[in-house]
Parts: sequence; C-alpha cells; structure tokens
Amino acid sequence: MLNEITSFCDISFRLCPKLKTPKLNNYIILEGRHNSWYSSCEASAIQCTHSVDKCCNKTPLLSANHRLSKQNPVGKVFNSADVCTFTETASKSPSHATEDKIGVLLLNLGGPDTLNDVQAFLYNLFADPDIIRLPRLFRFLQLPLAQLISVLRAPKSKESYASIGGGSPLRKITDEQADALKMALEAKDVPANVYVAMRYWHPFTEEAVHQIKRDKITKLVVLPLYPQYSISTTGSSIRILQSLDDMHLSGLPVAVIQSWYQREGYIKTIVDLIEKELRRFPVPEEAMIFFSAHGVPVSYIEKAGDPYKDQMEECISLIMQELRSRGTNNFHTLAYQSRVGPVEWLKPYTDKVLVELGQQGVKSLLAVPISFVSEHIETLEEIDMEYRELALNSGIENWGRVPALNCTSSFITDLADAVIEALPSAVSMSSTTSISSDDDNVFDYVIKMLFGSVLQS
Ligand SMILES: C=CC1=C(C)c2cc3[nH]c(cc4nc(cc5[nH]c(cc1n2)c(C)c5CCC(=O)O)C(CCC(=O)O)=C4C)c(C)c3C=C
Ligand SMILES: [Fe+2]
Repeated sequence: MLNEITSFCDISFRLCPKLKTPKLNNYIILEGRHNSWYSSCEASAIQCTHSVDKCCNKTPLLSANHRLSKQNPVGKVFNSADVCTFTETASKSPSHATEDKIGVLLLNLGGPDTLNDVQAFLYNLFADPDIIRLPRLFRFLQLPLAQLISVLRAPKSKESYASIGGGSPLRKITDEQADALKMALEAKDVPANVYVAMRYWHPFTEEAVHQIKRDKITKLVVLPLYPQYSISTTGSSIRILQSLDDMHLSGLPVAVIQSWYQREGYIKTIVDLIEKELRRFPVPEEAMIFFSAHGVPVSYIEKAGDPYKDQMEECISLIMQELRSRGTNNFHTLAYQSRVGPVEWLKPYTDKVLVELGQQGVKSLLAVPISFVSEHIETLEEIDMEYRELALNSGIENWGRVPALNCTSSFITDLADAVIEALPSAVSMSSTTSISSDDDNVFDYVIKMLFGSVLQS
C-alpha cells in the first residue's frame, strides 16, 4: 500500500525550501544527508526558480505526485506506491531472508508516567531543537530556555495529567500496540521483535537501540507512530536515532517508513470508527464530522517546508472519499488543536471553530482526533473535557468522539503489512549531520520566547 519509505543513505529528497506554499508533489532532489530532511532548508546549495517544471538548474523536479516510476540523476526510483527505493548507487539488501532476525522499532513521543515526571518530561521536550527552533546564533539558549519553560509550565501540565489519572497512558498503549504488531507479523509468517523508542520519556531511543543490539537484529524497520510526517515528531525521532552514531546500527540494514497516512487499511479503519460513532447520534446524517489535528507553528510549514499540513489535508480528503463511497455524506471540517506559546500556529484553531459552529446553529458534532494513533492527554483531557465543555456551552447539543485507533485489529494488521512491504528497502545507515533553523527575525523570536505567553497556553 501507499507509504513513503526511505532508507538511511547519503542521498535525499525533500520539499523545495523556497516554495512559499510547498506541495507534496513538489519534490526536488538534493544531495545531502537523510536526517536533514525538512529540517534544514537553508542548507540547500541548489538554486530554485520556484517553477514547477524547471525548479532547479542542477536537478529535475519530480512532479505529478511521483505516481509514475521515474529515475533521477542520483539513482532513486519512485514507484506508484510513494515508495522510495534505491538502485545501483546504494547497496540494497535483498528481500528478507529466512535467516534474518527482523526488528521493528516503533517511534513515539512518550509521556510522564507519574506527576513527578512532568517537569523533567517537559524539559526534554522543550530542549529539542525540533520543538523550539531557535536561530543558529541563539542555540546556546536552548537548554536554559527549556529549563525555564518547563518549570513554569509544569503546574498547568500536572493539572491536566492529574485529571486523566495522574500520568500519560502512552507507554502502556504503545507497549500493547507493539505486542499486537508482533502477533500480527507472526500470523503473516514474518517473525519479528518489536521495540519501542520514546522521544521524551522512557523507554528512550538509546534503551531501544541497546535491546536491538543485544538481540542481534540483522534487519530493522523503523515505524513512527505518527501517520503524517512533521519535523517536530517523526523528523525529531529519526534525527535522534541517526545521531546515536552507533557502530552496530550504522551497519544494520534499515528501512524508515516516513509517513503512512494514505494507507488503505488505516483510512478504512478510521472510516469504520467514524461510521460506528455516527450511528450513536439521534440523526446521524446531521452530525458535523470535526477533524481535530495537533497543530504546529506556521513557520514549520512556510519556512522549513514541513509537509505536515499537506499530508493532513490529503489524509482528510482520503477519509472523506471513503466515507462518500460508503454513502455517508455528512459535512466535515478540519481544525488544529494544542497550540503552545506566542507564535502563530496552523489555523483554524479548534477552540475558535467550535464556538463558531455553535453560533452557526450546528447541533451535533463528532470529534475525530487525527494526528495521533493512541489515546493521550490531548484526546482524554483537551478534547473530552475542555473542547466538549466549550462546544456544549456554544450551543452544540449532541457531542461524540471517535476513539483513538490504539490496538484496533484492522489497524494493527495494516501496520504489519506496512512493515512487510518496507523490508526489501532496508539499506545500511550512514552517520549524522546537524539540523538548523531559520536565522531571520532572530531578535523578534527570542524576545517572544522569553517574554511571550509560552507559559500560559
Ligand atoms: C502529531 C502529533 C504531535 C505534534 C505535531 C506535536 C507537536 C508539538 N507539541 C508541542 C508541545 C507539547 N506536546 C506535548 C505532549 C504531546 N504532544 C503529542 C503529539 C504531538 N505534538 C503527544 C502525543 C503528547 C504526549 C501526550 C501524553 O499523553 O503524554 C506537551 C506536554 C503536554 C502539555 O503540557 O500540554 C507539550 C508542551 C509543540 C511545541 C509542538 C510543535 C512544535
Ligand atoms: Fe505535542
């Protein structure tokens, strides 16, 4: 099925950094290292004329959604399933042999297990240069800033975690997903060990890599539990993985599934869940389907070329197509939640849209969390408590929420298929490069970060 799979190697492709509104189908081929994808746009040495058919003088632009098989000068082939594979220029390993010891590494964000972990978890999160993207000159402020923001934000965060039972459910659910995926792979005759690497809390990436080495894994598929790619999620986790500079890991054939929001099994599972929840409404066809995605700052999209927004919109469109094909023709809308800090985030904002819909006379609303596959604080507290209350106070009378996918069997089976399809693409990892961010508006940015409302929202 449709995946965007890559392998660690010295050749990469990424969004044209100079396009004002980058589209998924506007890829240019750049020579550079894998882990700088989408993260360091100004590092591009290639001039772009912003034109779709002759984007760069050195390398051709891949257009038409790279649906058709095309070979570019650096030896990559894009096939009809959005899969990036390598030809002669990279040492591609054959499809998995029976003697291979296969590992699957699930990447996730992690969350505090108890209220005592909250501040340290927040520190790890804000210390990530893919979460607070400081201009290069001001990177020395990253850790003091993380300390300051985490201390000031901790009380509000603790309150939220307290309201959902005193900690994040992420570790437990991700472990259950790992077990279910292992069983699904076994059922498909592909025995594999499944590991979990969290970005900001235990088990950290280092712990997972240690286990992978201990178990003498010979082929690894990296599967981020984020359907849509963002610099702040999948990008950050992959950067850490590659920065480990581990001898064993660098020799290991690895395939990375960058994003998988367009997989049929995933889309159909969400549609099944939406249909089931719609049936609970007094008049199902009158309920507005309200997709609420986690937001990111607008600068990620407009300056750093993050494909997150495009992938999100394409994902919603695929879900709606599937619903329509089943005869469900409800109205729908997409909004972005969970903004943090003083900078502008993707719009429209979930809270504002809910109030507007209430004012416009919408009476029934089904919330669909779309950017994350497990229940977590933003579904259990933000949607189920804050947004529900806001919606009911704004005139919406019937409220419903689609559950997160968690261990839904058709979803896990689809993940197993994604892993199996990725196996033949595994190639050896190469070492690391640094990430960078935009250097303009330096003073503006730092002043906002220090004196803005980072701590309040
Ligand atoms: C696709 C999902 C997510 C994106 C994109 C994302 C970006 C992003 N998040 C923050 C700030 C915070 N995120 C926090 C927790 C958190 N975020 C996600 C998902 C995405 N984040 C998850 C799954 C979780 C963990 C939830 C849990 O159950 O523990 C938090 C901590 C919670 C809080 O205090 O609100 C913060 C802060 C930024 C700044 C950002 C993009 C730049
Ligand atoms: Fe987040």
